[in-house]
Amino acid sequence: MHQEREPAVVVDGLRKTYGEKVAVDEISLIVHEGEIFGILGPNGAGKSTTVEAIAGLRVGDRGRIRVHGIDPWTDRAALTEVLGVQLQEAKLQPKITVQEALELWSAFYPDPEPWAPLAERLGLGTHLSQRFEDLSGGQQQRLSIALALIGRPRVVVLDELTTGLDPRARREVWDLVRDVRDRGVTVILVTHSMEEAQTLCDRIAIVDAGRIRALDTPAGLIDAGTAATITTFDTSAAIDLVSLREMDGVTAAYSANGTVTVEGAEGVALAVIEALRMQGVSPQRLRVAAGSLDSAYLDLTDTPQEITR
Ligand SMILES: Nc1ncnc2c1ncn2[C@@H]1O[C@H](COP(=O)(O)OP(=O)(O)OP(=O)(O)O)[C@@H](O)[C@H]1O
Repeated sequence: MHQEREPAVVVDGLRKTYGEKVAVDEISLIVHEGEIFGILGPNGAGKSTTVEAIAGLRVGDRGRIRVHGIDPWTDRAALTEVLGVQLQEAKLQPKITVQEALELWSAFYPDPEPWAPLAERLGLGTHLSQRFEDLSGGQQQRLSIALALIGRPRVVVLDELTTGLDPRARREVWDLVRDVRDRGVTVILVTHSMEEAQTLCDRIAIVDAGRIRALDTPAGLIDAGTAATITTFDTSAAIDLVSLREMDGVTAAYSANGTVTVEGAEGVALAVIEALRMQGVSPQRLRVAAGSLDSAYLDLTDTPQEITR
């Protein structure tokens, strides 16, 4: 459905080096209007450099970017009218109050969103006179989202917005991101968290060492991974794991504390059940589940994991 809409963001052949270091190496992607587009990858993959180039904060060595037709490297003034940005660890002055920050940001835009209802909607209405340094992590993130939205952007960039939040605050922020999208704003979300990407994003680019390793819907990435289906069962019988591992489509079979797990392609579960029958084993507590992004991610990125689940 997204394909029919105007692209919100086009990145074509972006390359960015810092001295000898190639941070981004020929990244191309299209973000469709109205989607939540995730950029997922390990530390140092080039995620922030990519979104900072989209936000006009860095200029690529090569390539071309357009945000609703605007070149962010040459037309920052026009860009600020369509793009809002909440960047990683964006820290405000510790003593500034919520209201002061909202008023200050409003002054940057010709037609800002009225800040009071925005603050209310983001759960900041009762914290207006609180200083930034006295807000909880979740409240600070809400404020940074409010500041990114105040100029009525068509596209918003959110970089690691739930890092360090407790599970409840994380889920609240996820709901906010969905609300933002439901209001018609295109969201580009940078994250380390596979759970976050899987839960929120319509499509995800998995980036590693400056390149896109895969770009698809969460379901598409999972199906392409080595563990699209995970079959588990309990048994006290001896299981021939080697013959399970040799079956077509099976990528892993292992056993721990009486529970056997078989990972593999879509459709492998039925063949596993049949193989068990041939072995004379009747599985107890048989469960068949769709895989998660984990295996797709691990298949596609070489970098040691520094990800959160
Ligand atoms: N200003 C800079 N000067 C030199 N090297 C830089 C600079 N900014 C980033 N890099 C390097 O470029 C690479 C990509 O960095 P970037 O911040 O884009 O990665 P990232 O995927 O956002 O990582 P993280 O998840 O850790 O934020 C890293 O190796 C980083 O060390």
